[in-house]
Amino acid sequence: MKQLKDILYKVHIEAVHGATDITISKIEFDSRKIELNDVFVAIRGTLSDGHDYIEKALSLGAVAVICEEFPSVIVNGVTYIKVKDANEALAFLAANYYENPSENIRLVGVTGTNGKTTIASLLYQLFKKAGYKVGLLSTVKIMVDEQEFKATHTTPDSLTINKFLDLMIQEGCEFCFMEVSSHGVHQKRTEALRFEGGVFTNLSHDHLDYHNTFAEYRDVKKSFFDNLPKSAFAITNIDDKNGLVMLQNTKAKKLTYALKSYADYKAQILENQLSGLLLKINDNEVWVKLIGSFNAYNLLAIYGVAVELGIEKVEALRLLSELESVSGRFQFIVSDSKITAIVDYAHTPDALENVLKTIDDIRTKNEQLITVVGCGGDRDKTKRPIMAHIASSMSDKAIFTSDNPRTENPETIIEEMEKGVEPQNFKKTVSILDRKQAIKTACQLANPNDIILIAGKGHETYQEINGVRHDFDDLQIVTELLQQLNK
Ligand SMILES: CC(=O)N[C@H]1[C@@H](OP(=O)(O)OP(=O)(O)OC[C@H]2O[C@@H](n3ccc(=O)[nH]c3=O)[C@H](O)[C@@H]2O)O[C@H](CO)[C@@H](O)[C@@H]1O[C@H](C)C(=O)N[C@@H](C)C(=O)N[C@H](CCC(=O)O)C(=O)O
Ligand SMILES: Nc1ncnc2c1ncn2[C@@H]1O[C@H](COP(=O)(O)OP(=O)(O)OP(=O)(O)O)[C@@H](O)[C@H]1O
Ligand SMILES: N[C@H](CCC[C@H](N)C(=O)O)C(=O)O
Ligand SMILES: [Mg+2]
Repeated sequence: MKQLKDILYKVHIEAVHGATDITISKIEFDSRKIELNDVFVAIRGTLSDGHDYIEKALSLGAVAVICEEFPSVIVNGVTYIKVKDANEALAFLAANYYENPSENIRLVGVTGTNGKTTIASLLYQLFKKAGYKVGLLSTVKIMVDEQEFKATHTTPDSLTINKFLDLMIQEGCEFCFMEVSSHGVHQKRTEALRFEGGVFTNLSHDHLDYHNTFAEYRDVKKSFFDNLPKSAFAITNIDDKNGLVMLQNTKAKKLTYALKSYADYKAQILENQLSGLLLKINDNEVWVKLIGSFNAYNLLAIYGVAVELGIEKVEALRLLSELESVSGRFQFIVSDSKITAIVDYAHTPDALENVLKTIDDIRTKNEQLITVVGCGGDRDKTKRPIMAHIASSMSDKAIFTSDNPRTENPETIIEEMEKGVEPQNFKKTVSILDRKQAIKTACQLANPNDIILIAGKGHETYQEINGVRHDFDDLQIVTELLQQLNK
């Protein structure tokens, strides 16, 4: 049994009311989960304020409250601790509670707008193939070596992170690869973790609904590198214009990777086909099964991390050539009549442009390229017209449809997308609200050898409408439809 004082190490305490040598059971930041003898951390959120739930937490048995402001009614026998930043406090409380698991596992964080899931998941795959027990915290799933858990976030809350790191250590994992989202950094979810390495992929337009400006979004990402210790390594993509900015103030060992500039880890694309990429990495040629120049960046980052973590260079290249693509990232099927349907998680302008460019590079141009795309509700609205512009200008036909409308009216989202279409592209576009109908239309329009891109949802197996997640799987649906239509 732990005492409250045991988990306060490094918590920036401003004032204490009550005893700290009390026995506690567990930590919760959601009053609804409080049980007898728990510690309740009151967090000011984006929708509500945890301070409003202190009474509720006490009624359910909380014995201690961590808060940014003492409540007006102080209950006898309860310990109140005032902190400056409750999110930060939660991160330290969680790490202390699980006895700082990040110090006992070799933890690498991947941040940037696109490529986090790809890099983290492929690092997991690579180190598994190298014979290690490995952990993974990603958008798609959480892995504790072979055990799979459902992921709800790209970067989970600090309690969940530390709980899984602890489990990974119990299961003998030596490495853990995790995605570090800008929300995660901003909400201090990764604050109390000790990273051995950090990777920066790229920075482009996303989440400008949450972060007020692009500069704020960039600086949040940068703060992840600012906080790395001297013993860590930080590897950055210097072909991205913010690549070097990320490392400006880090104490970690600075490393670079690039396709276009001089760098510690440098690659050249020798061939780019639907069957894979032929890369020259630091003077060695290697065939990989992944497609598209953006994946050359991802693979180079993976190679750099593998080498920095001690995998011999030749072995790292051999393992690189064995990696299989990540679910929902450029996954494709070829139908009986040779129609290629590609499902990709591209949900930002930059990712969509990259995927379309990749398809354009590998196609012969005799086929039509039909793109089905939507934009998520309750997310950055400014990306909607831009994505529609990209889809309509880079495809032969573009079908706009719904992608997780959440609490928004899907028709309005599509109308906002349509505003980005230039007049000369009007005739190439059509809007079909129902995603299944949109995919069906794409299949009907497709002739043998044509390419259908279904963008935005990748691995997701649901369509979220008004808080309810309905079963929906792009890859399964397009496969079935092409079969039904005898295509
Ligand atoms: C906008 C956002 O990031 N919200 C996250 C945030 O919630 P919040 O602060 O807004 O919570 P809130 O609802 O305002 O409540 C405030 C506090 O009151 C508490 N509360 C609330 C009600 C109650 O009855 N009792 C109670 O105690 C809540 O538990 C919370 O502690 O903190 C919660 C706990 O960590 C997260 O689950 C939640 O993620 C929401 C669900 C979410 O959708 N987040 C997305 C945007 C996100 O984080 N995405 C990134 C990836 C983005 C990307 O790069 O693509 C991610 O890392 O997943
Ligand atoms: N290095 C890259 N540069 C640009 N685009 C990329 C890169 N890697 C992947 N993409 C594109 O972005 C999409 C999302 O990739 P991935 O899931 O790896 O990114 P992510 O950073 O994890 O995204 P999220 O923030 O949603 O978790 C892919 O489906 C692909 O289209
Ligand atoms: N991590 C991203 C995923 C977006 C995926 C897209 N399908 C959507 O729902 O907008 C987000 O939550 O913004
Ligand atoms: Mg991800």
